[in-house]
Amino acid sequence: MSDLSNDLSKLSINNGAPAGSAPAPGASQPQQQQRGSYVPPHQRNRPAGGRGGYGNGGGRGGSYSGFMNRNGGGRGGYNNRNGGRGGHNNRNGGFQDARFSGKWVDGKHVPGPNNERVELELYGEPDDPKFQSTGINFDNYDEIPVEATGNDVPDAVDSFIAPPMDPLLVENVKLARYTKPTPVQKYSIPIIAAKRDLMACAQTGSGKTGGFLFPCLSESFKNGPAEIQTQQEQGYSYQRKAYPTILVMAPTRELVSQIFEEAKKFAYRSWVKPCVVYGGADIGTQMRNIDRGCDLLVATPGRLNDLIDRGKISLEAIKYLVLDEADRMLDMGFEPQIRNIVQNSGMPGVESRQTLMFSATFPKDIQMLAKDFLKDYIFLSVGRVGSTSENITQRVLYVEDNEKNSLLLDILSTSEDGLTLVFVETKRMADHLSDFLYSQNFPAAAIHGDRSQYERERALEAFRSGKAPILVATAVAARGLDIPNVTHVINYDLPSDIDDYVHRIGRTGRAGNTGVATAFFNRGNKNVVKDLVDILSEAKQEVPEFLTTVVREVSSRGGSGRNRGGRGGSRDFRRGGSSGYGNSNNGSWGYGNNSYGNSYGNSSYGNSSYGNSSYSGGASYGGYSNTGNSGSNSRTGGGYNNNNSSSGGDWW
Ligand SMILES: Nc1ncnc2c1ncn2[C@@H]1O[C@H](COP(=O)(O)OP(=O)(O)OP(=O)(O)O)[C@@H](O)[C@H]1O
Repeated sequence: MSDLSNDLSKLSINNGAPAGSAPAPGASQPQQQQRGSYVPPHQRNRPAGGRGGYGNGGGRGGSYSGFMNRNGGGRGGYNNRNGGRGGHNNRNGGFQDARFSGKWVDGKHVPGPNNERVELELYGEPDDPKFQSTGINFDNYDEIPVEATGNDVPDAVDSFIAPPMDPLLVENVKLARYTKPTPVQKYSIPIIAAKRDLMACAQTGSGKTGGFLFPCLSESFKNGPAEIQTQQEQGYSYQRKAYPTILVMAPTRELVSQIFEEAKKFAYRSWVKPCVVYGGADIGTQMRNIDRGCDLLVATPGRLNDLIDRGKISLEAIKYLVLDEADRMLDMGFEPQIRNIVQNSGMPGVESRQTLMFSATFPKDIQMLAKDFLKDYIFLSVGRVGSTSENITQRVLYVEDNEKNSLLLDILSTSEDGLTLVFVETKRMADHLSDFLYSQNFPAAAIHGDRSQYERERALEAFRSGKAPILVATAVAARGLDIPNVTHVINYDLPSDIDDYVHRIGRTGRAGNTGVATAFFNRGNKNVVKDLVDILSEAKQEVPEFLTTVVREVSSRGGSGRNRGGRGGSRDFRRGGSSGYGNSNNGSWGYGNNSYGNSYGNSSYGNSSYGNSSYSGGASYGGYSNTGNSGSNSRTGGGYNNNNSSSGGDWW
């Protein structure tokens, strides 16, 4: 049993009547906790004087300040504004030191010199916990079911070797202490080398970033820049324009920053200079960074469009187009911008470039749309149908809105190690909840689309470093973020789209590690209940009885779950009805023994919570009620906060 499981199993308040449980018929509502004087359950009924909230013992609780800028606390102490890991010195995204870059000279790659200092910055010390690859047990991935469909699928590779990979990339991969490729990498390397397009659907935390960076960099190291780039550089005069060879687009600033940090590692000593651009940051600085070199461009779509319009970036030399979180990039919020970039900005057509799409979820309607951008592609499916990892122990608790805060405090008070990410649906709620936690001596930061870039980076950095071990986030943090040591994801508000749930819980249990995901469920979440039950069953998680009851009710009323072409998460839609998952090796990947589930289930939250419920919806809890739980997150409303906060109307 994990420490967290152990701790949670001790939860008990109100003499065994859980805060998260609904009252028995005829019983009165459980008494609300007195706000402002929270006492963790394990310290209730003890003489006064012993409480300390989160981090007690270390003295952090009482003196904590500074991450919630609305609460003041000053701006000192967090000067690392990189947004990425590892403390690189160039926060705005140029390549860190051109002296160690290689060159492409007369059709040959001439790598730059090694440099110990740069290597330490990029790859860290072997035991540095900030670098997640340390100590990962990737053997868990060996049994994972993988299926590649399409014409003439190349054989997978088993190791990082040259050939087929470029020797410099192999060296860099070694420096990063990656010993063997993850399943998605095993396939993507030969697929891209064979000049094929790829749509890859692989579980969260399974190494998709390397899945696109390795083959694109390896092929670029071997083949050099596009001809047009060399010509342009020779004819370079006053107004410098960048001609990147590789373009990676992703939906959020945090994610592009993270991809950029990874790109710096693997492009080390090569002719490929990575660069990052995103909205909300000074465009002048970004333009100067572009001038220093921009062969691999990582961008959010809005800022990229802007820089193309300003004549600063040309896409004419693009050989590799990568859409990370491709289903998000092609849904209603981003699709027009992506179409503009890909089809109206001078980028080589689909036949003359390679296009790679990656995500943990690919709904059927999005796959159909994606066809416009791909040619004769291979569909790669890594992981079980349903896309959540068995490394993540999922737990669903029945909690009325007015009890959520109390239960959250109980859960947090029993978590001592690791970072906890709490998802809510609205920006307002993110602020409210982090304020509330802060007032209860739980060091929490908040991140959402209405915060400035600086505030977002600070919040993330405080979370990463453990100074604020709780991060309250909207969906802006749901995708792609790779933060070591996130041991618990709490869906305080469940999203209305199950794919969002999959991405959210994927912030834990990454790269072969284990994690816990807890969801607060009540009748406001009926729209997602069927898909949720499917996800839990597919990942061999405990399905609480109250969920099956609600599914029955929803079905009897003719309600249904998603309507986006079915949860086609990891199936190639071109294969129509055939399931094609013959090689699924159930139970082989890790952690069938759901210790957290069992212990928690036996505790006060489990069995009693539903069935007795009055489903009354309840009153709001001191201003922290879930005002946006339903309807606020519609994907059809447009206006995603993709990068320019000027877009308005965004929901994350
Ligand atoms: N071959 C490898 N060996 C060791 N560690 C690896 C390897 N490939 C990736 N990793 C590490 O695994 C972690 C997860 O990788 P990554 O962020 O690429 O996952 P992902 O599949 O993109 O997840 P998500 O769906 O959440 O975006 C990262 O910390 C990365 O450094």
